[in-house]
This record gives sequence, C-alpha cells and structure tokens, in this order.
Amino acid sequence: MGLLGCTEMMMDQDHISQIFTQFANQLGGIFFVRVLHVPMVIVADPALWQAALAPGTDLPKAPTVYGTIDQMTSPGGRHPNLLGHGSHSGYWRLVRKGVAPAFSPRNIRAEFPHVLELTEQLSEVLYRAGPQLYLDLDNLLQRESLDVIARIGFAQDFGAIKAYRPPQPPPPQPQQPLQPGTAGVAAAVAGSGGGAPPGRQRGSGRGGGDSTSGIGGGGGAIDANIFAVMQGAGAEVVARLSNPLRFLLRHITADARRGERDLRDMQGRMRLLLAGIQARGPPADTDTSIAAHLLRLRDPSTGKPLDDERLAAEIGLFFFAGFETTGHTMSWTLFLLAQHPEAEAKVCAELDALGLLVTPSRPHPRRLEYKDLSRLRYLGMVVKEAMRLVPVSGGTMRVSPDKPLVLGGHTIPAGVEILLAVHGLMNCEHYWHRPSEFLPERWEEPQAEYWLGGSSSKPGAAHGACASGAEGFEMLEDEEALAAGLDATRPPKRFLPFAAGLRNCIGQNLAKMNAHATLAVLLSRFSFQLPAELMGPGALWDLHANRLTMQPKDGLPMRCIPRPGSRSDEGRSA
Ligand code: HEM
Repeated sequence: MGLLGCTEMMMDQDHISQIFTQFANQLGGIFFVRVLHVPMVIVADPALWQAALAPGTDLPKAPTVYGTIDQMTSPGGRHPNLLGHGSHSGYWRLVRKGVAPAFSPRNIRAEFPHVLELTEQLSEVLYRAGPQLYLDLDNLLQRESLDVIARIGFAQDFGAIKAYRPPQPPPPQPQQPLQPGTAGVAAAVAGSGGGAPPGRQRGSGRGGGDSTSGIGGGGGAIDANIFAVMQGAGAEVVARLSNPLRFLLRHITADARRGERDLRDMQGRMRLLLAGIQARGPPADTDTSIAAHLLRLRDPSTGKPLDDERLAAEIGLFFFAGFETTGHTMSWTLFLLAQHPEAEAKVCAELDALGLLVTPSRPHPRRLEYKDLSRLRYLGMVVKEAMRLVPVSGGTMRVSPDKPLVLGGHTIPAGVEILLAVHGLMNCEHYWHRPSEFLPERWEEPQAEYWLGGSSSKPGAAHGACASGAEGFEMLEDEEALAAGLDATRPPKRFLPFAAGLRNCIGQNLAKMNAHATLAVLLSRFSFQLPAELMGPGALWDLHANRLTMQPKDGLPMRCIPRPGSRSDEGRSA
C-alpha cells in the first residue's frame, strides 16, 4: 500500500474525488493517505469494495463524518439518523426495514404522475424564461427533486419550483444569436439566487430568489424558502466537516453562529412538517408515503412510536440525502449531453421513435408513460454514464473495527478511517477502458457493470456468464438492492453509484424514476446550451466542486431552447 502525505487534497478541495482517482491510477486500488496527522485508507478496487461491504464484514460507519452529518438533522447531532447508525444497531434495522416499503418498485411506480406534474411546472418556468436567458439548471433541478420528495414522501407541497425567480432578461439587442456565448450568464447566476451565485447562497431566510408565501398543509412555516434554508444548512455541515473545531465555535464567531442558526432553522422546519403530518391523524392503511411508514414505526422495547426528535431527524435525512443528489445527477447529465451533441441527437431519435419528441409536425406529442422509462434505453445509458463519470456521492466512509483488519492482503490497524471511493471505483484506469471519456455506448455491453478482471476489463473478458445488470432503468426490491454487488458467485461490481450492501441507498428507485422521467420530458421539449467557456474539454474539471455532494461549482448556466414546433413562451403564457 503506497503512502501519500496528501497536500494535493488539502490544496484543491473541489477535486478531492478526482485526486484520489489519480492516486489509484498510480498506486492501485487500495492506498493510504495521511491528511495532517490523520491516516486514511482509500479503496477503489471493486473486489475490495465487495469484501468491505459483505454482510459478514460490513465495516462500521466512520463516526467523525456521520456524527457531523447528524448535526444537520438534530440539535448537536443528539439523535443520530439512519445514515450514521451502525448496521448492527436495532435502531437502524427498525427504520430501514420499516421505511423501505415506501420505495418499493410498486409504490414508486404509483407516484409517477406526481413527478410528471412537477416536470410540467419546471417546463413552464423554462418556457416562460425564453431561450435567451441562461438559467441555473442545477438550482432548478434541485428544487424539482426537493418538491418531488416533499410531495411523494410527505404529501406536502413545498412549492420550490414555483418560487424560482428567473434572472431579469438582458436589455434587448438586435438579433441576439442563439449560439453558445456568454450573454446573460452573469444575470442567470445572479437571478437564480436572489443576487448571490447559487452555489454560494446561504439559508437563514435570506430569500435566495424564493417567494416566501406559505404553502398549505403542513404547518405555517413550511414555505418555499425552505430550499434556501436547506442549502444553508448543507453548507454549514460542509464547513464543519472541513473544520471540526467549527462546532465548538458555533456560539462564538459570527460565521459559525450563522451556520448554527441555519441548522436550527432547518431542524425547526422539519419539526413543523412533522407536526403537520401528525395533525392529519394516523396514516390510512393504504398510505405508502415515507411519512406513513415513519409514523407506523414502534420502538420494540416500549411498543410506542418513535419520539418526535427522532422522527424529525429522519425526515430531515430523507430530504438531505435525496434532493441534492438527484438534482446534481440530472444537472451533470444535461451538462454532458450539451457537451456531446451526437449523444443528444441519439436521445432525440429515441424520443422521436416513441412519439415523445416535440417536432414541427408533432407539436403536442403524447404524454410520457411509466413504461416508456425502460424503453428509453439510450437515455438510460446516458444517465448511467453521467453517474459513472461524475458520481454525486463521495462514497461511504467506514472505519476498521476494534481489531486490525486485513483487506486486499494489507493489514489496517484498528480504528483507521477507510473511504470506499465511488469516483475511484468508477473511474480508475485499472478497472475501466477510457474511463475519463463520456461513452454511453459502453453500457451496450451487458456485463459492463461488473469488473471481469484482466486488462481494463474490455468487453468479452472472463466470466462471460454473469447476469446483465446493464439496464438503464431498473427498479429493485430492497432485498435485491441490499444483495446487489455482493453476490460472491458473480464478479464484483464496478458501477455502484448508490453504494452496495446493507447500507446502500434506500431512495435509489425514487431517484432513478425521477431523474429518468424528468430528463425524458425536458429533453423532449428543449435543447440545452452551455456558455462557450463550458464547452471545452477542461470544463468538467473547472465546474466540479467537492462539497457534501459533487456539484457544479456556482450553478449550471444553460439556455433552454424550445425544440422547433414548441409553442413560444408568449403562446404558453397567453
Ligand atoms: C441520484 C441520487 C442518489 C444517489 C447517487 C444516492 C447515493 C447514496 C449513497 C452512495 C448512499 C450511501 C452513503 C453512505 O454510506 O455514506 C446513500 C444512502 C442513503 N440514501 Fe441515497 N442517493 C440518491 C438519492 C436518494 C434519495 C432520492 C433518497 C430518499 C428520498 C435517498 C436516501 C438515502 C438514505 C436514507 C440513505 C441511508 C441508507 C442507510 O444507511 O440504510 N437517497 N445514497
């Protein structure tokens, strides 16, 4: 195992994931770094991921990281949420098993109409803004994901999409060309965040371009400003993760005090949301929402419902784990498609063949149906390739147990943090052919999700008989998802954007359904154009910011150009 004193990482925090991948290219799939005095093992090797996450091993979660994330969802992190609990804990099992049915393929399928409705709201914002303005698509797509979770999970209308305020149009100029350029970019970035670049805007009720009108149904203070509040709370957690002393300063320095206020504000809103849900009375037997499943949980030792602080912490987690991740995943997909017009043309051809694309001869295509999602195979490959190339999660941070651990022939002392690095797993040259290229066609190979051994795992290598797993849009029951990537009779998986094993993503069915449906609708109506400076090969690196999730640094400015045949903005709003 090579050793690196990791100054690169300290100097360039926006690219930590990629820097680890570069190390993995040089040193192999497991190596050791020291950040200041703290040792950490980084794992990118698919077989070692499998070993670390196998049910018999399932390494404990690292308390430093998840304890800080707990501070986001409960005051001082006093009520650790699902994400931070150990897999051995009865509490984790209770909540995971209790809430997993909310995400079953059947339930998620039943919620498809809600996603379509919110996608209509989103389209309306884009049509109204018109083709000249650069909108911050990342901001909008996060709002959409937030509204989807609120609606599907908690029967609540957050109104975050509707609260988006587009930038003021630039002064009229004769015949402004619809070519990639820079006009309106600054306005877009300013406008989407109420005066501050969206990537930098913070919460604390500071507008953020939101309307502050109350949204009914769950307690008066759940208003559309919740998006800005959540962004502020997320930013504070990032600040605490980079500087553990910040927690101690939370009542002392102005900045840390503001961050603490953001967290309290967000936690207060989650308690209000809970109060609103409880006020509706006990959930009906037919209610399959996340809220209903949380309210039905009973503490096995007392037979009583979970106390309100715990419930509010879990509600907060579902929002945090779900809205940024899904929003950025869609943003990176649109970014990569805009950079690769040949791939966008293939997506359009597929939409056209299914009668879903807006064209001059078909200005009103049929409505997207749930069954179309699995028919849109090329779009599925595009989303997968975007998730591989720019995974939004850093991975899962574990710790070696209280005795030395042997992993890949290396002995790791007790208590050392181990990052199972998602970017490394899915981008390391040892396990992928041309990993830094955007090649949706790689997913045509039915075994592409698996590491088959040999040089760069080119198609046709060993283990020819493993299952396909190459579907673009695929829903899994929780039991299947928990087993995915850990079946010892199959080669290890090298595509695990939702992690693997007991602690994989419980929300992945919802994330996939939302992302595939939203992208299909948007791409059937609009083409998306980047400013010229984001079209070059280095743009992905320049744009990438390693925060709580991997996101476009200061938002994603894009022109949304209605496809020929669409009604004009004036036509729609008339
Ligand atoms: C593209 C979108 C998403 C990605 C890439 C993603 C990825 C992940 C990953 C990698 C983990 C493991 C994290 C760790 O161990 O530190 C995770 C866990 C989790 N995710 Fe997601 N996620 C997404 C969307 C969602 C959504 C929509 C929800 C719910 C609304 C959600 C809820 C959760 C929860 C509650 C956990 C903790 C599960 C447990 O510990 O048992 N995620 N996710």
